Amino acid sequence: MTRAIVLVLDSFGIGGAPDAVDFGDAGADTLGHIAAACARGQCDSDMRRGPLALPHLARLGLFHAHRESTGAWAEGVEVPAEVIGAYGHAREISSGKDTPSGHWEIAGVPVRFDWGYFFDLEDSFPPELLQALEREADLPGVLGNCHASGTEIIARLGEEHMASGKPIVYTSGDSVFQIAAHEESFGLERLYALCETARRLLEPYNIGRVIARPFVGASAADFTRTANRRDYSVEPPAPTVLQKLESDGGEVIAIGKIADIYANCGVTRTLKASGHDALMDATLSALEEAGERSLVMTNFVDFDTLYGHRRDVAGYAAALEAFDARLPELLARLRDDDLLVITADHGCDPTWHGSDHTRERVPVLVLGAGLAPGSLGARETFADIGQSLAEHLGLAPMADGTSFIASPPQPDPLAA
Ligand SMILES: O=P(O)(O)O[C@H]1O[C@H](CO)[C@@H](O)[C@H]1O
Ligand SMILES: [Mn+2]
Ligand SMILES: [Mn+2]
Repeated sequence: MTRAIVLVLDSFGIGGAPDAVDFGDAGADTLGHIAAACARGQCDSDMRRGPLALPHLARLGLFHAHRESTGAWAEGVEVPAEVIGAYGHAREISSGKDTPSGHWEIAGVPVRFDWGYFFDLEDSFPPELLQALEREADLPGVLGNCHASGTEIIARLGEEHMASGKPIVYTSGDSVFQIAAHEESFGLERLYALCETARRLLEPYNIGRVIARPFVGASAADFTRTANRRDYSVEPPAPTVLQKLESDGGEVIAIGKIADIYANCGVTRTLKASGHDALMDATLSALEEAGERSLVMTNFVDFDTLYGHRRDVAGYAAALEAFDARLPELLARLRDDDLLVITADHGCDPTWHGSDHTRERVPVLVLGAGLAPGSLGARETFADIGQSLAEHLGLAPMADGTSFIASPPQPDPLAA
């Protein structure tokens, strides 16, 4: 009986989703396209140079998993002589390619219903919804009311927001209602209260998340979003492995955005941290303290928020390399009976059009629990992770997913 550590690299897809075409994402490949851009010298800067270098993830089988997912090695990468982990690639069966769907499926609960979406690119929200929000929150009106990238819209409308007191409301290809407001001129607590009002008013619309997007700065040239973002998610549709562990007396340590994503369901302790280094530090210190039958789960959000949605390929590459460089610290702290899973919740290919997520397979890199190195093959749902966690943590089986602990790794099917 022991511990599990799950690191979710937010948006780190590895291509190859069989249903990508249904999402307009056929050919999207977050890892593959970042590697290709690096190999061609397009990501050279003061931050980094040359081909994508992820030696520690590679030893866990990342590039092998990507090759099994797409049929080709990522361009320019160094394939390790030896793989020490069990690796696979998983497709998503949830209807959406958003963060809560991906995460809940990882935790054993796919989202089979359709979320509500605001499809219209302009005048996106129903007038009666906005009128109710303005009335209940005593607002002079709202700005935005469209699909947008969050950084672009505060640059465009932030000054008008400060002058008028009207918050900026916007959405995306995800099931979200986002509210951007200045931390000082509008007020952070007031923004949170507004989001709670919106959460209540959105009940009939089946929207996954309301997101508070506070920012600071004096003018369009220097508006910056802060770490005080807060997500108001609905609850998972069935008990996830986090909740099963909590009910069974185990410990669930949620780091970064995890508690928000799971609407606090099943979380016994929350560690907030901002930035990947701080998230890794928090993960390492959680490992020092985590007792028997505990799950430590961390979401590395900057891959998605700072680089994927911003279509910043070089930034994504540098962030991957920085993450990789810290992995040995984590590996050194693992006990023999710990189970480590490194995965992702969806793709967000920084070379893709628009600014939305991309439907992709995700890597499933596993170390521990007596698993021999080798391929775990094509996993038919992210829920295989939740099922494996349940088995490892001594819980009753989940309704979905096949444990990879029960089916040991196979030789790489693509090996010569
Ligand atoms: O462009 P920003 O505000 O970062 O928003 C992105 O973040 C949201 C939640 O992950 C997504 O729906 C996408 O719209
Ligand atoms: Mn995500
Ligand atoms: Mn996102």
